[in-house]
Amino acid sequence: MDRTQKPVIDIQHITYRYERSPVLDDVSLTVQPGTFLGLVGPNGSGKSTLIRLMLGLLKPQMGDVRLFDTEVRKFSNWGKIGYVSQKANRFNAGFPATVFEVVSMGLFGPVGLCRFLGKKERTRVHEALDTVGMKAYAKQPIGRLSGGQQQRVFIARALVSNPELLILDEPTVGVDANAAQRFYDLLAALNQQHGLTLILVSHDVGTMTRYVSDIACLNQRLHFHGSKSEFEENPDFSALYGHEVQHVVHEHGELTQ
Ligand SMILES: Nc1ncnc2c1ncn2[C@@H]1O[C@H](COP(=O)(O)OP(=O)(O)OP(=O)(O)O)[C@@H](O)[C@H]1O
Repeated sequence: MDRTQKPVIDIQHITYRYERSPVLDDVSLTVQPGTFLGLVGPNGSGKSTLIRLMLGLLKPQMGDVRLFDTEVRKFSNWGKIGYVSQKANRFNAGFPATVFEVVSMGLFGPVGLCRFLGKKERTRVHEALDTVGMKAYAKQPIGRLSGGQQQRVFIARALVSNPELLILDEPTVGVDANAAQRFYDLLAALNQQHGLTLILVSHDVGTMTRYVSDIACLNQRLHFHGSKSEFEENPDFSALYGHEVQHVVHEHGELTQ
């Protein structure tokens, strides 16, 4: 990791409240290029809120967010950032789109019908599917795929614009343990072979710590941020965030996108 480069994300002293009490209190976090950051914390600790602030979807009451050295409200180069939300792994069986069409939406948004794609764009969609090992499924209806396969397609959709940063919010919810492990292998390869900066929100701390380079522990405040080895050497944080958190069960609803 080149620490002399500008951070991909630079968050300084953020406070955010939806209602009266702050959900995030004086949180600062910088993410350097090439990092694979695991963001952990118990239910309701503010992880998704922090991600929404990073993406400019929420505006902090206090503090600053910079993306690629630009203030988030002035940032426009969204193709540099891929985002897979926690509810992105549920298309029902009748959803009327093929895998190819879903991935092509990553180039042009939901109106990007494939008949408008040029040869170059079509090649990019196939390359993105190839990267996640789903090229053979291009013509399949998305709703017929398993949760783990759908999750790979969402990664392909996020990768098709060639992002430099990929943010994943609980990507393995509803995916079985084997598929989750293959999924983490894929993320590690994207990080190591393609130099992609990754931020992964997960409750599965035990599995996640095998793959990430850095860990951030959030619970309204940022209680820890450092390398994986620093985390593991710190009995307080690894006990608190490494064990109690990983068994929390989620009850997220069906995808409505
Ligand atoms: N739109 C909203 N309006 C009001 N309160 C909200 C809203 N979204 C989240 N909250 C509250 O903010 C707190 C943090 O929520 P957030 O979703 O950021 O936590 P999280 O760490 O991602 O949780 P989980 O692990 O359960 O997904 C929670 O107490 C939640 O109830």
